[in-house]
Amino acid sequence: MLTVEQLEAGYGESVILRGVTLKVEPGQVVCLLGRNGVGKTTLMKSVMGVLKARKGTVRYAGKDLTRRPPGERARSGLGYVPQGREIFPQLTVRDNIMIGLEASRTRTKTIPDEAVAKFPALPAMYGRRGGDLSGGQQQQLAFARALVSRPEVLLLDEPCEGIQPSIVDDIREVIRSIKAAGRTAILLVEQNVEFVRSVGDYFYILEKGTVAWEGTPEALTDDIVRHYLTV
Ligand SMILES: Nc1ncnc2c1ncn2[C@@H]1O[C@H](COP(=O)(O)OP(=O)(O)OP(=O)(O)O)[C@@H](O)[C@H]1O
Repeated sequence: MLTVEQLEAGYGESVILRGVTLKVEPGQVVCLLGRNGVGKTTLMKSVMGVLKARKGTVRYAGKDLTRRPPGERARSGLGYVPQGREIFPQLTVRDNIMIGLEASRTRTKTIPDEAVAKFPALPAMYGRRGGDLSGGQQQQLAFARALVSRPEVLLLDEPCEGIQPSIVDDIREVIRSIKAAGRTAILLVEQNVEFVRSVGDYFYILEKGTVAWEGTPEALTDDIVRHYLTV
């Protein structure tokens, strides 16, 4: 289980997270919602260790990761698809995926078929530069790069942002198939409420640097959405 307790984080003088507590149980899809700029990406970065926590803890499988570097968190079982995908544009698709493999616990030097099985179009593009792919193809690549390490918790930061509707449906199916396989939990940041309702098991809403609401899909009513998420 991934647990975040009383997490505080920010940039320079500005404090963004002021004591966030949440958890992700094995196999669950947990969604993190909130208006623009509340700190959802900041939370993902702090969980992954890209941004240092100022206070509080990040624990996974009984291990305190709060002061551990991102590579160690990846080897402990956390995978990350960052906002904007962060594909290396000059590297080939194959080399982008290899970066995920090198950061992982696995020792193999070849891309396992199962990691790209969900993205059958990718292997034909292995020789192309990451920067030449479309947004949707880059998102598939970012998923594959995270999945090669066989993560137990996958952090997905706005995977549908800037993606055309037909590809959004593909991403939904990928999330559902990861969930159905039962081996990987997901912490999902996404603005699209309809999308998160269709995949989520549990929801947290951030406001003013803290968790303002949490609950099940049934409890996430239209009134709650209006109250916390409508701009
Ligand atoms: N590198 C940075 N340096 C300084 N301030 C930052 C930095 N990154 C983000 N911020 C600020 O921190 C706040 C939280 O940003 P964050 O990206 O975590 O929000 P978010 O909830 O993910 O928003 P969005 O939905 O727009 O992606 C914002 O006010 C943002 O301007």
